[in-house]
Amino acid sequence: MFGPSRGRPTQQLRISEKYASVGKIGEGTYGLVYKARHVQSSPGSAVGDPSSRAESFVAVKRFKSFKSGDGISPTAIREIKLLRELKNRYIVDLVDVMLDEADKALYLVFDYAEHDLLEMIRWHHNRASQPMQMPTVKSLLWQILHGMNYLHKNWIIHRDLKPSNILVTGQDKPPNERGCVKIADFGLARLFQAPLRPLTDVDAVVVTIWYRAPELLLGAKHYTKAIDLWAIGCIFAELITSKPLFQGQEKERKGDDRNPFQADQIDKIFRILGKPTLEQWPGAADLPNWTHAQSWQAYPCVLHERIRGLPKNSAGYDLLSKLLEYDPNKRITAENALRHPFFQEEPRPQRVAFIDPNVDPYKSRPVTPLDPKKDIGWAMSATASGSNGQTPMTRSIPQSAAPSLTSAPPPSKRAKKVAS
Ligand SMILES: Nc1ncnc2c1ncn2[C@@H]1O[C@H](COP(=O)(O)OP(=O)(O)OP(=O)(O)O)[C@@H](O)[C@H]1O
Repeated sequence: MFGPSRGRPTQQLRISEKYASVGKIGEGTYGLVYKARHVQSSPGSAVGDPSSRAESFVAVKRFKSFKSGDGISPTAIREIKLLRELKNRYIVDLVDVMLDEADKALYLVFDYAEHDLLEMIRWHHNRASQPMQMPTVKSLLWQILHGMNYLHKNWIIHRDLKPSNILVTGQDKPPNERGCVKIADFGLARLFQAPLRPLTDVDAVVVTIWYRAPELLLGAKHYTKAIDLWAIGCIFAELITSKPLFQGQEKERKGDDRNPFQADQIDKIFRILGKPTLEQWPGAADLPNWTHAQSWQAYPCVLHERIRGLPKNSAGYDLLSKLLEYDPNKRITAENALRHPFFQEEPRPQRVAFIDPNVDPYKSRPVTPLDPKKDIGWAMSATASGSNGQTPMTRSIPQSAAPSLTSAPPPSKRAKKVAS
């Protein structure tokens, strides 16, 4: 199922001995993200083939501190190890996993990608006369579908696909690896629901609902692969028009109601795709929020008016309609989408999405200097200008540690156990 394990006994290196922070690149639901470079490579480190990465950048995600009593569950650690086994050209490579006992944080280290679709779409949005060209749109979509097909074949549902989670490599890579999609953040939503609670609970960070499938909005309890295909449909449309297709206003979560009915989002979808009928989507009647939706007006489908770059009788429009199919049982799968005639006709999709790999118009990812109030732990102790190696208890989680994690130690010992 997974690619061959690159695991080998790990020489226990401190994170500051391996990576030096260049600065901060973002903040997501689960924590802060830093750009860093490898500071050393030594035989036996957990990175795999360190020599080949000597000059490459990485993105280090620092996850919210875990409470000393809770630790990180053995299940979460096992799942992270599985994520490390996933290898595909179109998904971001998780190169290292480290626990820092000093600042009680978990660090996931990923291959660095210079761009993401959010920034690329914004670039075109600000230049109305320069929409993204169709060969680039098609190549990006084809690569996203390839990455998603690989994840789905490995029984991983992304659950949170959106433009900022679709990374694209830039000029720091060799020409045949530029403009290459790297799907990020897969597997994390499920992994960190417990015991690490997302920061949304604490900091009220808004989680976008624009890419959420209608069955989830109407109250379906189970995630299926089809929800990722819906999100891909929304992203396909956004690549063409440079603006989100369904921009609903999110209703705030209050108290125990963590999943309120997002009426405005459903309304935005119905107004563009038309209100679904039970002939079209028989299962809708069983969804808890369908009763609310019934009172809505029967809008007609106006999708073709919104996506003027795709004529109604084109293969591209047909594929978009199949991705935005209401009934999740009828929605096209990633595998079938890759076989769609849209990808057989000229221009053919490419493994490198930039039309000329030497021309990358998009800005480099902004890197902000560290802030001593927010950037605690490894990032402050190890900067690219000079690592002082002051994080004494950081350890890689070796691939080979899996068997020792299958029986859960007492809660107070868990953090130590997984790190040793
Ligand atoms: N491997 C990477 N290389 C370069 N930048 C990255 C990498 N991974 C994440 N980023 C960037 O870091 C920023 C924060 O990412 P993160 O995934 O934590 O949050 P998000 O996707 O913006 O939101 P959320 O976590 O709420 O879904 C984003 O701009 C993202 O594009």
